[in-house]
Amino acid sequence: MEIATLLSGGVDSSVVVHLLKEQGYDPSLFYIKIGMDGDNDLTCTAEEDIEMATFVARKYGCRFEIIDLQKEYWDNVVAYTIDKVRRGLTPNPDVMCNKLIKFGCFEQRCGKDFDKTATGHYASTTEKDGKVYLSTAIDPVKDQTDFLAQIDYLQVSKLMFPLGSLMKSEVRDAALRAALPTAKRKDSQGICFLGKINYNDFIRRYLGEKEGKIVELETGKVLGTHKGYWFHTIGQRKGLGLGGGPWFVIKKDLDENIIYVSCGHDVETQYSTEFTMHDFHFITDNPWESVKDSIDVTFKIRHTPEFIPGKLTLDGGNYKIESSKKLQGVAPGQFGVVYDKDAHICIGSGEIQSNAAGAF
Ligand SMILES: Nc1ncnc2c1ncn2[C@@H]1O[C@H](COP(=O)(O)OP(=O)(O)OP(=O)(O)O)[C@@H](O)[C@H]1O
Repeated sequence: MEIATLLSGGVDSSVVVHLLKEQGYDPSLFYIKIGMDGDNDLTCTAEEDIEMATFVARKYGCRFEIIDLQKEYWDNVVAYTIDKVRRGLTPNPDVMCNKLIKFGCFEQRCGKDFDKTATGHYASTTEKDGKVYLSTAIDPVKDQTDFLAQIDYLQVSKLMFPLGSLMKSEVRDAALRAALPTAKRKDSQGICFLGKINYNDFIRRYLGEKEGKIVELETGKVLGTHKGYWFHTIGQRKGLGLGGGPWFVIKKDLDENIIYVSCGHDVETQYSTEFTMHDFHFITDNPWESVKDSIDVTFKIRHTPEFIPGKLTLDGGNYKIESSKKLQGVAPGQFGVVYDKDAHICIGSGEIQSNAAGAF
């Protein structure tokens, strides 16, 4: 079997190469360049990443190639990100990077020549009735299925996730035992490079600044100013520059460029118990087709280790989730990622609508 392996220069994908070699495969390794040429902060990390990846390729005697997908990344992921932010929504570039770049453009350029593509994502696949399903990793803290929840059936059926059955500590131990120089490298924060640069600087470059008011939701009192609603996200606590908090962003008025905030840790306005998702994307198939009532599921609205139990219903053509617990900061634009009730199979995801309680 011919395997392409996505190698980032981090510990996880290096261990993937080690495991595949141990199993007798001879993977071809690919580093994807998605950073911005000429940006020092980025090129530094990229250089070190490429150095590490080159070392791993030499150590295991694998074919290694650097694939430049910078333009594709900017045309797809950056364009999507700016568009969402401009519309007052909270984008998820990591989700789009997986769907469109790592498993989209890469597949068209190189992956197509291989039987499988292996990555160091913490996820797994399950075969049931002849079909392949995306499923969760055994390490709940590291599970990355939420970042993969927009991939399609062709993608999931071609992917291999050799780390899905390992805890992160076991992966690090394996790297140490194999004397990989990547063993002690820090985990990356996000999958794609937007996580590595100052996000506000990036947004400012495209959308500029426009001063607006910060208003206390309950009293209507003007508490201060901000530099544009696009720098703020529902549920956000840090970076408001107000004293006497904690203050949380509760809603935004895009037309008037006003940010509404509430004070205190447990204020009712910070919470919702339900939300709807539009354009729900099923990874493998729709298991709810014949179900008329509500369905027990688990879900995530951001990248946290917890799978929250809830009930899913069809609401005017869109799926609605009623959560078993109060949800803080339900941010429109983010993906609601839905799993079966055992948090094993990742069924798919939909963008959280802006009419969720308290959203706009
Ligand atoms: N620039 C890149 N080029 C090729 N593959 C990449 C790149 N960035 C990430 N990947 C692939 O996607 C997987 C998940 O990426 P993520 O950024 O979450 O890294 P991670 O969990 O810290 O893994 P690693 O330790 O391998 O960097 C990686 O393990 C790797 O297979």
